[in-house]
Amino acid sequence: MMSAIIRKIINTNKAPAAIGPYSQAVVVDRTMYVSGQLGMDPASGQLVEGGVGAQTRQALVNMGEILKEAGGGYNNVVKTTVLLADMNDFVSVNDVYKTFFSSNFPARAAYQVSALPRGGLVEIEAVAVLAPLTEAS
Ligand SMILES: CC(=[NH2+])C(=O)[O-]
Repeated sequence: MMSAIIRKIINTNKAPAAIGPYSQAVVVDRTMYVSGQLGMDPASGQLVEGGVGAQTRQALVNMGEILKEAGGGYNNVVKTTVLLADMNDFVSVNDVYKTFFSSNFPARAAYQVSALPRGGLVEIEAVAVLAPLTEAS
């Protein structure tokens, strides 16, 4: 009989509620899968004003709140996926992204997609490891 692995559903009102049948994040053992975050204000559920830069910031702030709810932070993130409505926003998104991830950058993939929910300009998902991470020498 295999031993069970703990799965924990993460939910915080400091990040936007799910707008579909998904969880804000799921933790399996010490690996955390954070759902794609849009630049939505948690209180209103509406996209923030200010374009792709403001939406990127809000998406990453939302991600931070979800990480915090699970006892983690941006430094626990090991992989992100960036979904863009327009690849011409790549530089603008990077300019904001690097204010949240400034070193030991997570692995990342970036895609242009035909559309994002609620007409969003950017959506960012993440995988994190909820353990102290030390850098290989
Ligand atoms: C918005 C989002 N993360 C989803 O899965 O629909």
